[in-house]
Amino acid sequence: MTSETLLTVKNLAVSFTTSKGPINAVRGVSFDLGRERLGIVGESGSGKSQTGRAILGLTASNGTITADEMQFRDVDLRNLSPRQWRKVRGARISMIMQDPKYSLNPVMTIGDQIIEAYREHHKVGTKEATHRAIEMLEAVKIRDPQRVFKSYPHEVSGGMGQRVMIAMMLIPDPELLIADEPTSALDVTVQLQVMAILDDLVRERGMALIFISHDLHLVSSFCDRVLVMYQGHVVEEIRASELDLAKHPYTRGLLNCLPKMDGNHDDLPVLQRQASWAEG
Ligand SMILES: Nc1ncnc2c1ncn2[C@@H]1O[C@H](COP(=O)(O)OP(=O)(O)OP(=O)(O)O)[C@@H](O)[C@H]1O
Repeated sequence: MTSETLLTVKNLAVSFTTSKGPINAVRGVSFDLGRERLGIVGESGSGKSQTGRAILGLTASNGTITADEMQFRDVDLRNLSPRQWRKVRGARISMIMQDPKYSLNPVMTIGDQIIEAYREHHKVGTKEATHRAIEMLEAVKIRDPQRVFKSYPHEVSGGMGQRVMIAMMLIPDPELLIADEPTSALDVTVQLQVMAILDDLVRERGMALIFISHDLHLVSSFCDRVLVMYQGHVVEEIRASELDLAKHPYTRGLLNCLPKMDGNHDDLPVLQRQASWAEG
């Protein structure tokens, strides 16, 4: 980790009340984050998204968050008022979700949405905001930014839509970006293009990134460090460059699930649900 710590999370737990009883989605997650790229991997339901959402105060209303510490720079993220959240969310911490279809407003042009995202946190006129929005569309390598600026979301492809989302989330210049499966709705070639753009922008701007994915291979190629989650716990924390040294059987299982040259891959192993490290 770099010397400057942006975010400290200690003993984070997220549980939901449901008609079938409580669901403990996140159980005692702790980590520090500097200006670096941190991956969170694990199978579906392991608590990755709920960890990211808790940091942004986006837990559903049937959920309860507890943490010994959740400190983002000068801000204690526990118990912020809606007004205080507005100063953090979008402006200082942004989140890119899986599918732009659900994040972009279908009845507003792309340009207007980017301008709105910018002006929410910067008091500038339309001309300046338009200029910044076009610049941002160029930064996400959209070839014809003027045309895309005037388009509606349904008029652009999935990959283009996700670049627009990146432009929208980065235009306020947040210090931390949480990307939750940002490319999983895209096909593989477009996925890599979008990840490369995201990676460049995060580096150029010196931002911290939390990249959430079930794909250990993708995560380790774009991140410095990886947290492996299983049943709400972090079962292993490892530098991406040292993944081969991973000790935990679940991480080893995820590694063995990488596609092989012959096109085959092992099935995701199912661990003993009562394994001692997954209790709690
Ligand atoms: N509002 C909710 N009410 C009840 N349970 C919920 C709610 N939101 C999430 N959960 C549960 O919390 C657990 C963790 O969910 P989470 O979305 O963090 O998993 P994930 O690791 O991100 O998986 P995926 O890759 O499928 O998104 C799951 O069992 C999920 O069903």
